[in-house]
Amino acid sequence: MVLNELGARINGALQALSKAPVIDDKALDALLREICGALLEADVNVRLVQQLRMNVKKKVSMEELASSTSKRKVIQTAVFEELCGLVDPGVEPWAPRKGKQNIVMFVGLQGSGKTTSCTKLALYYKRKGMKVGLVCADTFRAGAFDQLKQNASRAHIPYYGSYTEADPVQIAMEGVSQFKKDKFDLIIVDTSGRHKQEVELFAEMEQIAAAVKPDNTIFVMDGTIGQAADSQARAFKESVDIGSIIITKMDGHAKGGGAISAVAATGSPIVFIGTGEHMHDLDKFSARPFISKMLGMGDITGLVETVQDLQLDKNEDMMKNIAKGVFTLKDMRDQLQNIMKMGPLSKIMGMMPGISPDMMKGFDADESTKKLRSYMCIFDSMTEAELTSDGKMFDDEKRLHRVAKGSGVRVVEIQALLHQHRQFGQLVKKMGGPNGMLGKMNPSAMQQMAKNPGAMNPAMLKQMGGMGGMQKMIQQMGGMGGVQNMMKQMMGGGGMPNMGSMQEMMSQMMGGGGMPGMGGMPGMGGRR
Ligand SMILES: Nc1nc2c(ncn2[C@@H]2O[C@H](COP(=O)(O)OP(=O)(O)OP(=O)(O)O)[C@@H](O)[C@H]2O)c(=O)[nH]1
Repeated sequence: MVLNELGARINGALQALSKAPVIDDKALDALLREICGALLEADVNVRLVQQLRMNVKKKVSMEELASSTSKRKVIQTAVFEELCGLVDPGVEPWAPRKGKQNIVMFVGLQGSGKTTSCTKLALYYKRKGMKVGLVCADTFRAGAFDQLKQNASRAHIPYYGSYTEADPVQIAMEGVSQFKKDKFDLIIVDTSGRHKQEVELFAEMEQIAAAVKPDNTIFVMDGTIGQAADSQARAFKESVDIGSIIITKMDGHAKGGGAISAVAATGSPIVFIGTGEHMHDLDKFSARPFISKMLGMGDITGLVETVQDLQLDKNEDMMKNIAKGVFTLKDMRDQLQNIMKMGPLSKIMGMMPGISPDMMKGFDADESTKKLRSYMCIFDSMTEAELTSDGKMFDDEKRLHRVAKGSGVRVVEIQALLHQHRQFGQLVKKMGGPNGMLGKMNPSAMQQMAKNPGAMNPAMLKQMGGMGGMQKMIQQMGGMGGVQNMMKQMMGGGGMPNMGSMQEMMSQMMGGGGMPGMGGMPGMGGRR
């Protein structure tokens, strides 16, 4: 069973419990039977599943629960905690530190996705402002250097490798010392793989590790290998000092349960999961958000981090404009650019509470991304005066035709953009200005929120009110007519008639405080 289905099944079992007329041992057993069956079908290790069943039963004693206590809530919380325990070895994962030269070495079997993950990780930290270099010490597989070179060039990441040197240890040493000399913050060393766990592979790994002295060794494991993951992870762990794990190929159809639970049993934390072949398909892994997302409850931590990465505090002009109730075409462009920087739309939607992967079916993220790109071409063909205007200038058809020619799109598409801008603008006018919701907010408080969205986290989480709050939110989302509809409203194709519900949802998420950092997104701002 793939993870999306696993989440839906566990969620279904928990929902069924909420509707059960009596909560007794029989109801608890039925719930556990359903959950454990689903976990086993997803390849989670049998031993761990048994442990989970025992732990929940230990935590939930019907006799001890006072009749006034919400038994449902206790059971749901116990299940949630145990699911988190399955994927959390309780070890703080290593992360590169700025101001220090960090060396990371990748190890794993051939084809596990090592080389691809090296570039993904490099890009991840490059986006965080680090100077990152890649070293290809894989001399075993012909074409490995070309692959890394191609990936790195596409991501504009400096790389080091050799077509002539056959000794991987020599290449690793040279590459690392070159990047060290050039003051790189993070140096990632890719090593060779083999088809199976072989003595030569482990010997080579040890030699490279001894030569470059990595601060962290990342073990890359294919998420589709099922129950075999347990022994593979243990074998690597015994040979090299595995600091962290990346599980790849956790795209929609991977079972993944085997890899995820097995590595947790070895005691090293999973730090990222690969969710596709593209460079951005790398998700930071944390136990609680992962389980929460799997159960269709969103990933608030991930969303907040993604928003933080946008450094919205550098967008002061737009925030000031919005507070005044002004919304120029340039503001719209900056806003859409922010959305694009957050990564694929499907990923962002997946982080939102209440949007389960199931609900994403049918939503064409590629189509929406294409539309955003064509919008960017249109903006690029506008003059500064046009960009900083409210769009009325385009009543002049000559301008419309000029921009259409320059951007290579049809006039109707520009008209659609302008229509959407007008609708955004009306919303901003309503929300901003001295009497609007945002106008009443202290501008410095707004800036503060944008600078430090994470600061809202505890209050926000408290406001979510645990599972009950989550469920309410999910119901609210359900009333929005599905993701497809919502995205249509957000990205055009009918304007944004229903942003009220989106606002309401955000408001509920943030406890009436709005989504920090999203304050710039018309219709997403909070109420005060
Ligand atoms: N769907 C999917 N494919 C992935 C993911 N990560 C890697 N791949 C694909 O898996 C295949 C193997 O990936 P590589 O990065 O070449 O594997 P490797 O471990 O470096 O292989 P060696 O260099 O031979 O040791 C490639 O086709 C990748 O595109 C992922 O997260 N999802």
